[in-house]
Amino acid sequence: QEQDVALPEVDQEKMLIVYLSRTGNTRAIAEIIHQKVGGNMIELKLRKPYPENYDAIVAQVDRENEKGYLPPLETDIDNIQAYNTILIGFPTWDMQLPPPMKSFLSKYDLSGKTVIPFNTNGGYGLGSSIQQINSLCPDSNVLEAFSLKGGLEKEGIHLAIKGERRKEAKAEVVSWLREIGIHQ
Ligand SMILES: Cc1cc2nc3c(=O)[nH]c(=O)nc-3n(C[C@H](O)[C@H](O)[C@H](O)COP(=O)(O)O)c2cc1C
Repeated sequence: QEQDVALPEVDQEKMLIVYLSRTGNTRAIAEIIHQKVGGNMIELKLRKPYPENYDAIVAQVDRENEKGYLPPLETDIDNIQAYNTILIGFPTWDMQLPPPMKSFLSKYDLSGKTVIPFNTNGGYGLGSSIQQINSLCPDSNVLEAFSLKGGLEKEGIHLAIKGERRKEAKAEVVSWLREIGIHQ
């Protein structure tokens, strides 16, 4: 597998990519980033997975957001202190941060660390997710987010970042990584 070098001052050992993905678009971006910068990569999983059915998940996420409910994570990271840079990937859900990512940012103390958001969405952008990240990580250095149109499950479009679109995405990811200073 292709593995590019990150900048020498970027310590791969201390880099963690954490992502949530239902239909694979955010995973595709996570894989591209991983290929470019290395480090460890982990997918967020819930103790009780969301329903397969689209309308059912939309209703559940709405309820969880309304109540501020943080769904318990199956994913456990026992050595979060070992990392100084955490890349967090998530789809836009309900025009905000998905509940599992809120769970992650609430469960782990990322103060003093660099937090780098990346996102895919159905075409409506990041919504209030970045404001939410900033308030959940008040003492982190939150860098400029990467955001790209992915699928639109509502219209039956699941994995859209594949083939030619994945190649285009790769170029966009690389130029963003350069801008934020973690890739040559
Ligand atoms: C429960 C749910 C809610 C969503 N809400 C939004 C939304 O508010 N705005 C938007 O642009 N896309 C929304 N989407 C579409 C996803 O953000 C988009 O398909 C994304 O690329 C999915 O990423 P994934 O393939 O990594 O799961 C929603 C999808 C789901 C499943």
